Amino acid sequence: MSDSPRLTRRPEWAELEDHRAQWHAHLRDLFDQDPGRAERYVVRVGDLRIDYSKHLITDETLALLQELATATDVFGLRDAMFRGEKINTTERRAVLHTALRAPRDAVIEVDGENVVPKVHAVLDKMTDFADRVRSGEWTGHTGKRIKNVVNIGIGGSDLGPAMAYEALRAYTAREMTFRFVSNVDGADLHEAVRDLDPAETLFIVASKTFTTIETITNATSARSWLLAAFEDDEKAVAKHFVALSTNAGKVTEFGIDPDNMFEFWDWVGGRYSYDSAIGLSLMIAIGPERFREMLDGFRIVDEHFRNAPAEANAPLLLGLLGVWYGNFFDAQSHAVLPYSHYLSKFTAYLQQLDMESNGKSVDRDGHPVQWQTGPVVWGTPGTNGQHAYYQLIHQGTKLIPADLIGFANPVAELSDELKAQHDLLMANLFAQGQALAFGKTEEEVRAEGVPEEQVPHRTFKGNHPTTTILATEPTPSVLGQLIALYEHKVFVQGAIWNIDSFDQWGVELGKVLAKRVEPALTRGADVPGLDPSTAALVAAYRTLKNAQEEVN
Ligand SMILES: O=P(O)(O)OC[C@H]1O[C@H](O)[C@H](O)[C@@H](O)[C@@H]1O
Repeated sequence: MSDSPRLTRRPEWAELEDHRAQWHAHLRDLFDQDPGRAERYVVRVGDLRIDYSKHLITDETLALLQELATATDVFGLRDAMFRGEKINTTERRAVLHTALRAPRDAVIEVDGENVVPKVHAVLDKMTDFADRVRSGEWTGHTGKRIKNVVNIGIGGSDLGPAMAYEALRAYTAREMTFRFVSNVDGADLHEAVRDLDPAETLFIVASKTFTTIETITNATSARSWLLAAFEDDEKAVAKHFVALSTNAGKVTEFGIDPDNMFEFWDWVGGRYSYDSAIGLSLMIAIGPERFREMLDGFRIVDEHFRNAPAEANAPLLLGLLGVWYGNFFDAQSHAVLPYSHYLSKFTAYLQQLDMESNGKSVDRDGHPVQWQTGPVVWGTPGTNGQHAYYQLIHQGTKLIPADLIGFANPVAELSDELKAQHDLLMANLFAQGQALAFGKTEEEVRAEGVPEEQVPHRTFKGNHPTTTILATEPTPSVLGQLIALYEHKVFVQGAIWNIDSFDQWGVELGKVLAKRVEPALTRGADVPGLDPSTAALVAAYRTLKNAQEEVN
């Protein structure tokens, strides 16, 4: 790849720049001239109906973007990924989260070994364990049934299961309690366990590396909490702790029986891992059958990404639209706004998926990029956002492309009265897409008799692009489809920007510095070479802390 032309020197890039320079169409004009785009700019995959008609695009824009995708060989890299090639070049690893949902009879090789049997062996082991916990056959140290599951993990070992647990709450074992502890702030674990009976509690320690300081610290404290209830009888650990990791050595060192370890592999990135063993808490919550339905959902989109032609390939289209705004309109951020309470953690999950993958400023060969890479991804459930930050999206000075995600049906268990609220929820989604795209002109505002001095304030310029993703219901399969859609969208963008979307060196420096600074906080140790600003902060912290200790 090193001799391929730099992205911004490609003729396809120049053509897009020209196209952008000539762009002045408003979405109002685009729909006036071509109402058919409402149906034409829709792609269906699995249960998802993805409407991208409210984008600042024409057929010509799409054709030019497709040419850029062809020139940068997005599909070539896609095929290399699915084949198990080591496309994570800086870590020299294959990128095979797609193997986690491959059917039993598939053959996917890494270094000459078919990994699919290993994937299914772990899935079977998870199934067996989840069934035993759910049925009460697996008991705690004193023979009590497990009623509480606490997942301890951070980043990819937390966000995925926590997000999916919320998303699929209607499918979860309601008689059990599930909690997710990630923050090294002791308050997180404290609040998670304070009302739990240790004899009924299972800790799942989730860490790909099993070296992440937050997770190991919390797991150690959880172990003490447990042992305090059992007079330090170490035998209790085997019944109350399991591990999800790629690092058997560290798991054993921690004191967890390797039989209680559920494995995954270095070709699964942390932020791509919740459909691996990292999903054990989720599997216990929703049951193995539902978990496999979720994997089927992922697979539907994997197959689509692999086989659909470019012009109808949903992850490709969404990826290209992001490139269009980020690189040609200087959009800095991308909002993901689900109209579903169940998707309350969806955007937080996508933040890691997207920003840890594509927040890079050197290309695959280590050269500084001369183009914008991944956007700031943000958002919360839409209706709540409407009463908070939508003001800025509607009338602020920034271009913020947004995804609006909604479902045709509420989940079955809602009462009839609560189900009836669903139309109101969805009316808000459609209204926002409409208002963002078409706005309200000065003439329209004046026609309402608004005093002249208020007209500018009450005008909406519109022309804000949105994608509307509709599905039937937030089922396990639909969740899998949505996540795979975003995974592959992120992939497409990384391929075009020629960056390694699968490493995360940017998180390392802070970890190293925290380790160096900690002794200064705990015992006033000297940190050689500390910069003056941080040294002053450390001194201030110690003064405040000591003053408080004296009061106590
Ligand atoms: O699963 P672990 O090895 O504990 O890692 C947890 C997280 O921490 C790291 O710092 C990485 O930035 C994340 O990609 C990862 O998901």
